[in-house]
Amino acid sequence: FFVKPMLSSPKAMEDIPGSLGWPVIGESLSFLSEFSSPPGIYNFIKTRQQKYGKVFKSFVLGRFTIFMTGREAARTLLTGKDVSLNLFYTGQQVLGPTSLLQTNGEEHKRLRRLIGEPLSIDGLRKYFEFINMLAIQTLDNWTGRKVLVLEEASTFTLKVIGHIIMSLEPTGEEQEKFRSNFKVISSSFAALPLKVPGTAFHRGIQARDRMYEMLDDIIHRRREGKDFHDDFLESLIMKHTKGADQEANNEKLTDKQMKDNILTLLVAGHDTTTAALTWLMKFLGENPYVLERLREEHQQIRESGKGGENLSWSEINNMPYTLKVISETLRRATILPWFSRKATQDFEIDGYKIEKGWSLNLDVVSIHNNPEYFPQPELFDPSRFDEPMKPFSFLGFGNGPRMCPGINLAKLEICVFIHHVVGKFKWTPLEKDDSVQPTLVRMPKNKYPVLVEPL
Ligand code: HEM
Repeated sequence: FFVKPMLSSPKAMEDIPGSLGWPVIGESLSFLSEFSSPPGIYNFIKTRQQKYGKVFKSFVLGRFTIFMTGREAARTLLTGKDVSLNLFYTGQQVLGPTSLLQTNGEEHKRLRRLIGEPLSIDGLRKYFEFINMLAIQTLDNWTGRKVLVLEEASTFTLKVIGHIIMSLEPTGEEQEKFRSNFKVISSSFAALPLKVPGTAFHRGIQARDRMYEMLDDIIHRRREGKDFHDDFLESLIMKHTKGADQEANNEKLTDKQMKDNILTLLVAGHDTTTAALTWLMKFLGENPYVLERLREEHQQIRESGKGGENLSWSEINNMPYTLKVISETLRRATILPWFSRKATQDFEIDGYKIEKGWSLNLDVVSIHNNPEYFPQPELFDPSRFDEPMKPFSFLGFGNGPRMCPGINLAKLEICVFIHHVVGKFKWTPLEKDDSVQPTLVRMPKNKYPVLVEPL
């Protein structure tokens, strides 16, 4: 992990400013310690940007990496043809070679088309009632309790995605199996990549295999006609079960491809939405004026008779201020602090020559905190989204061909959940701690504990 990349010479990077740090570990230690500080890797990056400029090199987490920032770099890295996604080693191993995150070009487009329809606004409509009912049920037992918002958000978002993908019941043995395997898989991403029994990474691979067995079983039952549900998995099975036509069969996904991509959706969609919901509640708790405005929007929906328990699908498209609160949350929290790419061709950026094969990190935190794009960036101010943003300045859901395909689902889950939270409760944080978890997706380390009271 650390030694292999050190064997390749960084000589070609000589013209790029920056330091590669200590032998073998490079700058990994200061990167990791900043990673879990409240501003995240922002401090690591800011001190180096002040010293070296917008483009600098480093050696972190086993890779020679070029860090870059700014709207132009974002445009080049997110929409250019000269890069591919650079998934870290543990992610590659757990998600499998046919995951959307490991494919490029035409194959990537094909997989995107496949998930595009079920995750579109129209495709999600049939899940609305379930999501609304689940949000109401989840919040029902919040009254008067001490709640870890992150835990509650995690349970909610996992049940939603389990239902959309394979109609999992929100309670019961199968849900429990699904949840416990998923938790182990999820924590293996940030583990050391040692595939030795007893390590978190090894446990993650085993949990992945158990999850695939569970999927195999469901797929088998569906193909036998023993079970039918109108969900994401069913649409895949219908389109991709092989028949007599050999040519058509070549176009179809194998079961392995289906499973790799179902797991990809689970992994990409769960922690991100959980983190977004948690940060959103934290920022609302710290900004009473914003919370009041948000309440007014949801109160109006309630007064129209189409809110509360009767929340209707049409009202989801009638929450303009809520959408701005979501965007501002994603800007302030920058849940995915950098986007990793690999150069597939030689090209130039900000006057520096980038060579094929180099790892490139787009630093999104600096873009989201640039006062040129976001005046007084430290303020939580959803009204800054009243005006259209400059292209490539807001990257909460990314941009270009790899822009988040789960954007509609994430917004739907958050809008529904927040509608019920702000209409029913007030909450008080039980401790003041701004540390973040040292995981790829930024989340409050203390899980945001609050005392919930009825309004
Ligand atoms: C608030 C919640 C979410 C946030 C903030 C978020 C953010 C992002 C961002 C920034 C990217 C682009 C990363 C890059 O360019 O390197 C991305 C990609 C992706 N997201 Fe999301 N996401 C969220 C929810 C979801 C959900 C609910 C799903 C699926 C159910 C999902 C599935 C994916 C997938 C599969 C990709 C990879 C796309 C590709 O490589 O073509 N995300 N997400």
